[in-house]
Amino acid sequence: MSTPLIGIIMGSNSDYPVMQQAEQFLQQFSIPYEIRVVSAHRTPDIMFEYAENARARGLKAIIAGAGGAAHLPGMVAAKTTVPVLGVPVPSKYLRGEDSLLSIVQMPKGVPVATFAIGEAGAANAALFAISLLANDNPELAQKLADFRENQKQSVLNMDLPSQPA
Ligand SMILES: Nc1c(C(=O)O)ncn1[C@@H]1O[C@H](COP(=O)(O)O)[C@@H](O)[C@H]1O
Repeated sequence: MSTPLIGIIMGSNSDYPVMQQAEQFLQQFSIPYEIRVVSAHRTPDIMFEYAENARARGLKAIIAGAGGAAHLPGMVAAKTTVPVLGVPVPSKYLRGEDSLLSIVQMPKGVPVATFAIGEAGAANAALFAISLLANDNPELAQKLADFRENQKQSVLNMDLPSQPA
């Protein structure tokens, strides 16, 4: 296994159905990654250790998903200068609006790049991480360009149930 370049972390395994979207894109682009549950609330010491060692271990970005009082992305960002990409996971009672606001409203000086609530956010966080890696990897940049082109073609091929005569 090659050294992971991207870390995916989440507050609970209940977040996995959402965070799996990020994992799938990293797999599709053959990016070495790691994925695990780490919680600011439930495993604070492990979270600190993870964040403190992230740069030395070679991680180039950390995708952190959490729901509800989603402190994980911000607290990880507080302990590392590796870019942190936050994914608000939909919550049971507030549909993820709590997660979004917890992640996006960081105080000045400790940024978390915040994505949309849910699966699209997780997918886009992975694509964004890949675009960071592509800055100094022309082959990866080409793969991203091919992905966009394929996406464009599938939009052009979209049929609607009724077409005007
Ligand atoms: N927001 C956080 C953190 C954290 O920010 O450290 N740790 C767990 N959680 C969230 O709690 C929700 C419910 O978790 P459970 O399903 O395990 O009860 C999950 O969405 C998780 O991300």
